[in-house]
Amino acid sequence: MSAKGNGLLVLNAGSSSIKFGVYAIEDDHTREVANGLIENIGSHDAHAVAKDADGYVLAAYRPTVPDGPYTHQHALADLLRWLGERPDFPAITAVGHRVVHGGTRYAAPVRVDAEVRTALGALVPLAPLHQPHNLAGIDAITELDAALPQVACFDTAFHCTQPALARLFAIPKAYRDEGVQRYGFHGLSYEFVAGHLSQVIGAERAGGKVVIAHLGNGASMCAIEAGRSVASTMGFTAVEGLPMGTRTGALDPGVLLYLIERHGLGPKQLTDFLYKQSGLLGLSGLSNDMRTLLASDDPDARQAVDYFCYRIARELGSLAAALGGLDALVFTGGIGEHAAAVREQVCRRAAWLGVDLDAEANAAGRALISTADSRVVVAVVPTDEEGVIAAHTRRLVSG
Ligand SMILES: Nc1ncnc2c1ncn2[C@@H]1O[C@H](COP(=O)(O)OP(=O)(O)O)[C@@H](O)[C@H]1O
Ligand SMILES: CC(=O)OP(=O)(O)O
Ligand SMILES: [Mg+2]
Repeated sequence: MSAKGNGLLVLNAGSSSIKFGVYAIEDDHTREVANGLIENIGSHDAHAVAKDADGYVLAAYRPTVPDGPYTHQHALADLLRWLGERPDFPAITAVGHRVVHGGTRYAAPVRVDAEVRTALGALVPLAPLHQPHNLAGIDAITELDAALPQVACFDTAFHCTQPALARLFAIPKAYRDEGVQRYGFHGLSYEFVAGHLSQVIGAERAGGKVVIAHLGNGASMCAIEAGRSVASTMGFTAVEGLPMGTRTGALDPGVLLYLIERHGLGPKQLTDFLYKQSGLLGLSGLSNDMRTLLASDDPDARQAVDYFCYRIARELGSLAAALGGLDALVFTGGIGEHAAAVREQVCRRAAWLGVDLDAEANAAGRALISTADSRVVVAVVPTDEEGVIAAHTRRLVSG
């Protein structure tokens, strides 16, 4: 059997996982054929699963390598081999990548060439947990087939519409001129959710003052007006703003000075402290996984969940101030889509803003979860970063 038409591969390579999607190219759109996830990369306990668009499992396995942990490089080589062996899949004619940081230069998706690759490499220090893995994906594809078109889609691009004030840090000009400013991330997710919101809450409200909370392993919130980003909780790096699975979120910079001076921490240790040892994991001493924390009756686990919700509610007030009002609050990301208890606590804390949660609709996991009388409409919209990347990639490779 020969491959079925032309298709795209989408890679969303994270710090310990790779999400992928396979899409058929059809006339003016892309159709999802399969998706999958390789988890626990970098350990001896990696596992991979691939499903078709209806959720039917096509493959599930626990890969191992004889001489060490299963790396991103191993995972991509295995994935490409597996895709090549599926006669029912379209032939991969281009690859789209999620690239977390596009710096000041890339305000839109771009075809990757040697110059672009070099420029993206220079941004690694700004997103140490993400950018190296995103670029490893690009490099692995280049090594396999240098002629295969590749497209980079940026988490930062959606936020380029923010007004100058929202992007500033109060620091000397010399540093601002070299790009030390707020960028914001999760832009592919916000682009998807903002683009689908009118189907859930109607065009008028979707075009108003909206805050979207993307609550996954990484977590941020974005204020959107008339569909465009006006402010975000994430900043220069993806460590700013909300506390996350293992990241601190907003932290008095004086804490870092204290750790340097009092404990002699160097750059590598500070990076681990900020990105890997803190957040829900650091607070609970138990786990970075919201499911585990919600199921636990340990007081530290409960406090970690409470702090997460408290900070979301505080940031909501701040973003509503940036917008000068609030018409809609939208939850997305693994926690936002599935953790009814988190949504419930956030909404309770946001009652003063005019948020009135429909507890039953929330517990049932409906798309619209505010009461009919609520001044602020509250919705849950599952995100699809891979779908956004597929659409951009098709557009760019078809000229
Ligand atoms: N049913 C659920 N209830 C509560 N939390 C959940 C549920 N499913 C997933 N999550 C949480 O979602 C988070 C992962 O979100 P996700 O968006 O998938 O992460 P990533 O940022 O890696 O893409 C984890 O904290 C996980 O515990
Ligand atoms: C930018 C970011 O935090 O991404 P993720 O949620 O994938 O960690
Ligand atoms: Mg994510």
